[in-house]
Amino acid sequence: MVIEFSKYQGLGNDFILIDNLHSTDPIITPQEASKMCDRHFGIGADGVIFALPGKEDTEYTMRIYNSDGSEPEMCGNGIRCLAKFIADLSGNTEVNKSYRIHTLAGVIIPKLTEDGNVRVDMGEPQLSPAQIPTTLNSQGDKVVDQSLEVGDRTWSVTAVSMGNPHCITFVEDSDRIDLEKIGPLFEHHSVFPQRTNTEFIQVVKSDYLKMRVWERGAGITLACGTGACATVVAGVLNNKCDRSCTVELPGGCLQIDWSAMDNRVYMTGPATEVFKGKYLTIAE
Ligand SMILES: N[C@@H](CCC[C@H](N)C(=O)O)C(=O)O
Repeated sequence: MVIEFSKYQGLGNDFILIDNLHSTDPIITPQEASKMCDRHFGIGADGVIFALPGKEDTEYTMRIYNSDGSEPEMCGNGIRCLAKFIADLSGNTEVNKSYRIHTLAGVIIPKLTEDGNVRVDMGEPQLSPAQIPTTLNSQGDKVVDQSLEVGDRTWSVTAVSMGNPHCITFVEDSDRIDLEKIGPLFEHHSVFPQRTNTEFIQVVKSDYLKMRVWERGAGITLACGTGACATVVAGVLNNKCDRSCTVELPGGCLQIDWSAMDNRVYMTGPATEVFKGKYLTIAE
């Protein structure tokens, strides 16, 4: 089978985008997606994103597989890439055009802005342990500044869901964290029954944070949009940052605003097409 795809990236978090508008199910399996993501034997990407027909009152549905084949509920950088992809597919690149997109995390609304970026209404953060999900502080209403033993030390963590789970730790110097070693231990910790994404944050100023991420199902990536949103929520809950922050990631910066008016998180950043291609799947 030959699969036509487009490769996009948002701050170096890269995705294979597939036009799946003729079918309500992804045209490839999680195992095939994982092979396509392989950086040596495949196209190379952090995930595969499918543009499917809309459901209920939405125009499109987004499904995504991580590079390990698991299916997350949402992807912030990915939905900006999807917005550019569907604008290109439909030939409608009108500025201020927004799309209602059905995801496993609810309806998400990206909008193309005048400067070529995409601003996304990411919805409301979920804070209860059951929603994240985590067994940390399972009797309480939030998981803020909780002790968690990982590896050979105790960390102070805050857990936030942006549809997908995030475990955030504020540190003095984010560059000194051995992500390769500690990331998988957080991801697979028994207190996170659905695994977790893990962010290490250095507060540079109250409106400027530096972040490094270990993603569930993808490992170290250059950026994570839902992670940046969860980080600003965690920063506000810990009195460490303002509601509007620039979050610097290894791949570049995102602007995140957690609105006090409607409790929704807004993320603004770039998304760019890299190349198009045809991928040949070989039956085994
Ligand atoms: N890179 C993404 C998040 C992708 C999903 C994540 N790996 C998970 O399993 O939750 C983003 O930009 O949000």
